[in-house]
Amino acid sequence: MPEPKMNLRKGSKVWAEDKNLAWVAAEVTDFLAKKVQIRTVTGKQVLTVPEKLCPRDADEEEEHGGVDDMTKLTYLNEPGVLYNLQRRYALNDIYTYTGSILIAVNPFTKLPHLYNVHMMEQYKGAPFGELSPHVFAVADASYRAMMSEGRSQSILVSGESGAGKTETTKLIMQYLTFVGGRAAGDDRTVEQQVLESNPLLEAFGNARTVRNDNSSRFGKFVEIQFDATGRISGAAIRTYLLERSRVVQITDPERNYHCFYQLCASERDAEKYKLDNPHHFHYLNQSKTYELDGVSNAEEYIKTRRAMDIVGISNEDQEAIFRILAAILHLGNIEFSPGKEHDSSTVKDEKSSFHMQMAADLFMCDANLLFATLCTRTIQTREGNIIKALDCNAAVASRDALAKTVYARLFDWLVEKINRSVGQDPTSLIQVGVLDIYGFECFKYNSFEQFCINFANEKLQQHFNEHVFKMEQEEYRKEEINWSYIEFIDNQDVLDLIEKKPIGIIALLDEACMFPKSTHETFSTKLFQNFRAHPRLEKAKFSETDFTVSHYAGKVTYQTDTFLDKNRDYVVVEHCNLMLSSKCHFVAGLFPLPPEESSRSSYKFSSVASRFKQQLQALMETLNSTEPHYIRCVKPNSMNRPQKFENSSILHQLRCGVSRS
Ligand SMILES: Nc1ncnc2c1ncn2[C@@H]1O[C@H](COP(=O)(O)OP(=O)(O)OP(=O)(O)O)[C@@H](O)[C@H]1O
Repeated sequence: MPEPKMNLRKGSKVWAEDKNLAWVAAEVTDFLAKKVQIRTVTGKQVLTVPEKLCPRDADEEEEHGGVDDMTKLTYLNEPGVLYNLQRRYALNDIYTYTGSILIAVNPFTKLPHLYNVHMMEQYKGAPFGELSPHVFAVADASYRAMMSEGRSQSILVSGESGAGKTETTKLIMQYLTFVGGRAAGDDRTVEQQVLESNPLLEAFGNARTVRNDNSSRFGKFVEIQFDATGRISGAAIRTYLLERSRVVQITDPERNYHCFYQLCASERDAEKYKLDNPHHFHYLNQSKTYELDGVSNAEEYIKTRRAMDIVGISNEDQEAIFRILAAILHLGNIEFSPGKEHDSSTVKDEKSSFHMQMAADLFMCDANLLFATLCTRTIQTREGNIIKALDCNAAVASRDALAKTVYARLFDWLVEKINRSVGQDPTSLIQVGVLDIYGFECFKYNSFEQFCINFANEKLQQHFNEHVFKMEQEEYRKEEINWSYIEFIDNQDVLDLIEKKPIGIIALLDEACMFPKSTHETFSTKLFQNFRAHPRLEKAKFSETDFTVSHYAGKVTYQTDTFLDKNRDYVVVEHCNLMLSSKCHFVAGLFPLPPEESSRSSYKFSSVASRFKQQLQALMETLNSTEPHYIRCVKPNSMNRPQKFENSSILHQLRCGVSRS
């Protein structure tokens, strides 16, 4: 952002706005009327206005390799920050401070010398800022502050998809287990279990996306607890909003969750469960991508199994988990054709019958009951129960809903198991929490998932505003540093718009979900009626039902067509009963209580958005009771290549961590 007052003279060093590079270094050569003549480093003579220029640190003052803390720049403005990062990145100095915030630019290449034990030794106890900027320095500062102040800490890792949040989180965990670990040789120490929870959760919660080969499809908050002597005594993992739709629907070149490919490559299990080839399974072959560069599915399978051992999952449970995954794949291959009666359906052919039998056998339930579950629905009326046949589309939807529910419950079981195994220390008063949560998203098409993700980011932004801006601005004001490259934007009004009761987007959505006759059209109409003049909400230009929210990071238009469906986290009673009938304790145990049949339909509504809102509220309360530290990860280019620094996209991310496509 150009600065309002600037004394320009001939020879002044400036940054000039540039279409391609965002900003380019230049020097003032002349003045013509109210305009300024400049010469850019690329040799161009440009006539411009002073408002489009920013002051630049004089070349001789600039350190060739950049400065390790942005506050050392004479002019702390957007281009100064950008070029400082660029200069450092060229030398593989991927970390830079802005005061106490760490900026980490993804190197997209292994830098093992940065993360070895020797490095951890170096950072242990070193005063913050004394050594080169590093993720270990932030982790160490948190640990020291926790020990000296007796106060819990949190490290918030943010950034767009592929920026390096998960890798950064793992490095923090590695460091904390290093300083707080016991020097025991046992494989199953708390810290070992904490570390091994990563590959396990990645196998079941990560997938290849267009942006990242190993993209986390859930948010994660890991709390590592310590005893009074600073040793790790327990841990707890909370996860947020796993992307369920991926289990049944993927587009090329994305993949389903890693665990499915690992299982198919596992020779013995694959053979046992008749998973000869991933190409044969609908839930996998909607995309032509089965392999990942430099990754062996078979080896990853062994690693996942090992992680399960360390986390304390019994062989019997492991067998059940992979059997369930196999059942889901077979389930996805059941196709339907119209049945004899009107609007009914039946299993399409022998192949589908085979897969249905396989799925039933693997779930350890009755194949006829599975068929009835997929192709009919019981409706309760005052006069008694009516069995309604489902047409082919509805049967497919029922099949997919079952697959998604089972998978989501399996994921939740894993998280719970990890928590139980690692154990929480009820006497621990101090902990370091690490938050790795999806960054702001703005795509061509944005749906319910983006809405929830962006809501979470608004919450975190508010937290960031309250803690960092106020604190840092104070500090910079004292030192008379001009903090102009990030603006303070109060976003309480957006948060009210989204979450306020009784009238807010979530409340209106829940209301719509509870009335069977509501559609996304009636929901949108109600939304626009209630917020006709709201400065943060508008009706999208070419649609009657899409709405646009002016988020802190920019405008995002949401398509509402699937909002109601995605917000309804109903468990179909028939699905529940089927799973409860399983002879496998593990399968039945995933569905602990038969849902109360309080409603007249066989669906029981619970709101995904409201539950997410409550989870976020609890997270905010935890974060507010801790001292926060921030790491902002930056993705330097969209090709995931080392040494490529794309100015415009990086600027977007520095402004607000936005992910665009
Ligand atoms: N410090 C690092 N050193 C080397 N490579 C890294 C580092 N950080 C990230 N990477 C590379 O970038 C890839 C993407 O990083 P990561 O999965 O951590 O991104 P993310 O921000 O968690 O993305 P998502 O939101 O999609 O989960 C990694 O798989 C790894 O190849």
